[in-house]
Amino acid sequence: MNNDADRKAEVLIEALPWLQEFHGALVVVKYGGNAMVDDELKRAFAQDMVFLRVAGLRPVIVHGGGPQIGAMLGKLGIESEFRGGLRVTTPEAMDVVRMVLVGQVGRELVGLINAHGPYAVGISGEDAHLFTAERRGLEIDGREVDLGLVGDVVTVNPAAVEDIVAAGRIPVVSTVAPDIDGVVHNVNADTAAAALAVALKARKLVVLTDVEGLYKNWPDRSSLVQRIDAAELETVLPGLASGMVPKMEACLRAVRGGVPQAHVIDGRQAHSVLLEVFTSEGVGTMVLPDEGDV
Ligand SMILES: Nc1ncnc2c1ncn2[C@@H]1O[C@H](COP(=O)(O)OP(=O)(O)O)[C@@H](O)[C@H]1O
Ligand SMILES: CC(=O)N[C@@H](CCC(=O)OP(=O)(O)O)C(=O)O
Repeated sequence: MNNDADRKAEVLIEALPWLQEFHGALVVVKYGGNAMVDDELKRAFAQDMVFLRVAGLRPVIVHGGGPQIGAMLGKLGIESEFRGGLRVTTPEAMDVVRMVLVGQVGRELVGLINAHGPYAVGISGEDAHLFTAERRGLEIDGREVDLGLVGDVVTVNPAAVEDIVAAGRIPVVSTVAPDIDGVVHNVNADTAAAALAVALKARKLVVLTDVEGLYKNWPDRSSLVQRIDAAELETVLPGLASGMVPKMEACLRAVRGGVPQAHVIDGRQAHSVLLEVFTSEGVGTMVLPDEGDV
C-alpha cells in the first residue's frame, strides 16, 4: 500500500474502539452562534450530525444564535447589552430572540441536515412542555441585576425529544422557554443544553464555540486546559469572563447532574465533533465529574 492509503486506513481504524464505545450513545451537541459564521462550517457541522446518527449514535442538537440575534436587533434599531454573558432581554427584544432562534437559525440547521436525508426535526422549549423557565437574576458585586425576560430552565420534560430520537431522527432544539404562566423567556443555549443533557441522561455534552477550549489564564494561549474535574472547575469559574461563564457553568451542571463527560471544542475547525468523538486524543477541554461521582 502507498503511504496515503496507509494513512487513510489508519484514520478509519482508529475510530473502531470509539464506534464500539459510543454505539447507541445519546450525545447532546450545543452549536454556538459564533461557530456558525461560515457556510462551509455549517455544512460540515450538518454532515457531522448525520455521520453520528448513521454511525449508530443518537445526536440531539441544541443551537445558539447570539450573533444572529444581535444582527437582527441591530437592523431593527433595538439596543441590547450583555451582563455576565447573558443578554438583557426586554419584551421587544424577546420577540426578536424568538423569531431569530426558532424561525431563522433553527430552520437553517434543519435544512442543512435534511440535505442528507429526512433526519432533522426542529423543536423549541415551548413545544410539549420541553422546558419550563424561571426568571433569572444575576448578582454583580453583591447587587441584584435585572436581566428582563431571561430564564433558567427549572423543569425539563424530555418526552418529545425522546420520541424524535426513538424515530431515528435528530432533534434540533431552540432555547426559548415559557415560565409557568406561559410568558416566554430567553434561555442561554449553553444552560439549556446542560439541562437537557441531564434530563436525557446523555453520555456526553459537546459544546462547540469559537475558541479552542477553556483557557485557565485567558487570553494566555499556553494555558489551554485539556481536562478538568468539577471541583477544580468550580474554583476557576469566578475568574472567567463573558461567554465562557454560562458555558463552563453548563459543563459543571451537566457533570454534577450525572453526564459522564462534557467537552468544550473549537467549532471553527471543520468536523471538530468527529475528532472529539472518534479519535483517541480528542480535542478541546474535557470536564469530568468529581472522582467520587464517577
Ligand atoms: N477563560 C476563557 N477561555 C476561553 N475563552 C474565553 C475565556 N474567557 C472569555 N472567553 C471568551 O469567551 C468566548 C466564547 O463565548 P461566546 O462568545 O458566548 O461563545 P458562543 O457563541 O459559542 O456561546 C471566546 O471566544 C472568548 O473570547
Ligand atoms: C439569555 C441569553 O443570553 N440568551 C442568548 C440565547 C442564544 C445563545 O445562547 O446563543 P450562543 O450560544 O450563540 O451564545 C442570547 O440572547 O444571545
